[in-house]
Amino acid sequence: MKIGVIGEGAIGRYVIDQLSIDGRAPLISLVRPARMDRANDKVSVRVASVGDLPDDIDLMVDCAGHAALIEHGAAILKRGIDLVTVSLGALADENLEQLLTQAARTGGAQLHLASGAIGALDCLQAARVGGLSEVTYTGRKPPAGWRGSAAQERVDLDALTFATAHFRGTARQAATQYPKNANVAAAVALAGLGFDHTQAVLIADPDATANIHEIHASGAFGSFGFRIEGKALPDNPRSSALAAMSVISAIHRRRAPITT
Ligand SMILES: NC(=O)C1=CN([C@@H]2O[C@H](COP(=O)(O)OP(=O)(O)OC[C@H]3O[C@@H](n4cnc5c(N)ncnc54)[C@H](OP(=O)(O)O)[C@@H]3O)[C@@H](O)[C@H]2O)C=CC1
Ligand SMILES: O=C([O-])CC(=O)C(=O)O
Repeated sequence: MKIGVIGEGAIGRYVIDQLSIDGRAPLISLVRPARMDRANDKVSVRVASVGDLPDDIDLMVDCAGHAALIEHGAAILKRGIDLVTVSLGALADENLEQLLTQAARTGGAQLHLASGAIGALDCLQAARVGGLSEVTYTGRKPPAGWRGSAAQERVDLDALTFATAHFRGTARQAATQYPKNANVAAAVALAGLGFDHTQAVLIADPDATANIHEIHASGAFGSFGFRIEGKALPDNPRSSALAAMSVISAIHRRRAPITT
């Protein structure tokens, strides 16, 4: 299987390392032009545009964030290459969602949304069939996990002494305003009640020692609560290790004769 990876940050490096342990080389890395000379002996080919990807590539995985999905997603799908992405929050832009849908149809390819740093999405998807009445997502991280986000303009992250909500609103607003931190809100929205009817709360908590994600949902099925305390990746306190693991899991499931 010939796989291309976009992003050599915290998630991308985990994915590249894991794929190379699995022996799934050759690995192609799609980078910005300025990064063409970056060193990584686990990458066999580095390209700067979708047009330069080889014809026999089987799958692309986006581990680079919203900008990369916006820049490369449609071109990859139009070329007929399936794409796994962690940048779910980018789909809060309805124009992008339509563009990617059209590109996937044109190319006969599929955009696969990795489950990322959260779980229980299967439960929400099933519950949606019978009708959901309420879905709330709460994301709680230590202050360091919110650096570089809109939280910085809303609270003094360095001076917090107790858990403080810096955002309350819809999943669409969260995903748009926090592109590096609220992809999980988008995942919950896409699995359940949609971007405008899913409520999101984002909290900076000086006592938190993990990235904590919670879902509370109710509907015709009954109700459920889900909570995960995810360890951050060593290179980026914003991103949970499970998000990187979910990309590998998505790749494994594509090849499995029996799959969930
Ligand atoms: N679904 C989920 O649960 C989660 C999703 N995410 C998403 O994943 C993204 C990546 O996370 P993480 O690895 O921790 O972030 P990092 O900041 O560590 O790495 C981002 C990488 O993406 C590259 N990149 C950014 N834009 C482009 C582009 N247009 N073309 C090619 N490469 C690009 C960067 O390259 P360069 O060095 O050139 O800047 C860098 O290598 C986050 O921004 C977030 O949106 C994160 C966590 C959980
Ligand atoms: O990795 C996490 O814990 C969640 C995250 O950043 C996101 O939802 O974008």
